[in-house]
Amino acid sequence: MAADETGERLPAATDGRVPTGVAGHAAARVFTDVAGHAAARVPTVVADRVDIVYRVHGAGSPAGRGAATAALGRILRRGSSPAARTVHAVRQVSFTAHRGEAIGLVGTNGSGKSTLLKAVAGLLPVERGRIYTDGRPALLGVNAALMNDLTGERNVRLGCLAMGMSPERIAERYQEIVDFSGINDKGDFITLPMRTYSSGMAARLRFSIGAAENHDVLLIDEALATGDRSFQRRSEARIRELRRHAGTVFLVSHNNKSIRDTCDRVLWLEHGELRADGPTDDVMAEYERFTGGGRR
Ligand SMILES: Nc1ncnc2c1ncn2[C@@H]1O[C@H](COP(=O)(O)OP(=O)(O)OP(=O)(O)O)[C@@H](O)[C@H]1O
Repeated sequence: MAADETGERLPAATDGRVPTGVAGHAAARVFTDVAGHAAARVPTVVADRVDIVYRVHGAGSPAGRGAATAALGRILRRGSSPAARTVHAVRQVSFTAHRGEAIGLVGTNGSGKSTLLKAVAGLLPVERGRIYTDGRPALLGVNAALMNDLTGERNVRLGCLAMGMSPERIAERYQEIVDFSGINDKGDFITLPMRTYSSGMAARLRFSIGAAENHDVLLIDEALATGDRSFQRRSEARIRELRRHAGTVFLVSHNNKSIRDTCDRVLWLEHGELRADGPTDDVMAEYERFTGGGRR
């Protein structure tokens, strides 16, 4: 049983049941046909009463000061001014994800979706509660770290190495990744530094690198919102394929249609709290009533 800073692996000899009492702590509305079958399936991610709190240092500097002045002020005050503002981004969130599920995360701006995804990926510590994962989670975000001064090609190779692919496997898959990204559709851009890419091109490359291999738990943050319609179609097809290979997919998106087309279950977060957890149609209908918008 391996553990890291933020999460733990599920015990290897899992019998398909979630830890006792996890579901019972969910404050959210849990729709019965998801919860009712939970015991029969293999859990891949269990969040147990998770709280995530950001600490913002240097907040509250007098208005009108420039960034450099504010930074200097922070250095001079270091040690004498411990004040840090806190942002309680995720509150008492519990859920269990299973192998083969594609789960959408919806919620209005600032509701805690990206924060929760980063914590599941092991990139953010939890304040309270626990996140257990079975398998290695991979976060495909528009903010995933690629190096702006390196070419697209170097980033593909480094990104694949970082995901644990061997140099031979990378050589095999390289062209496929570049073709999937569509980066070279309008010229030889893959040999140019990433800083010359539009934000859509960069996001497409990030998605293509992350989606190159099957993952046990794949976390996608808004990747489908970027790129043109044909790239979105390719990514949706790839997500369906990744799902077939027994992984669990989490998708954060404001595009309700992408959520409906890709996910069979939706978690709805609001003010950091889980408002609902259930089949896509049921939760999306409630969410759309809440946001006042119809289907998109
Ligand atoms: N690095 C950070 N430091 C401090 N607060 C943060 C940080 N990142 C996010 N927050 C705060 O945490 C809360 C949740 O933000 P988060 O980005 O998770 O929301 P979201 O649901 O993904 O939003 P959006 O739909 O706008 O992308 C917000 O109040 C946000 O201001």
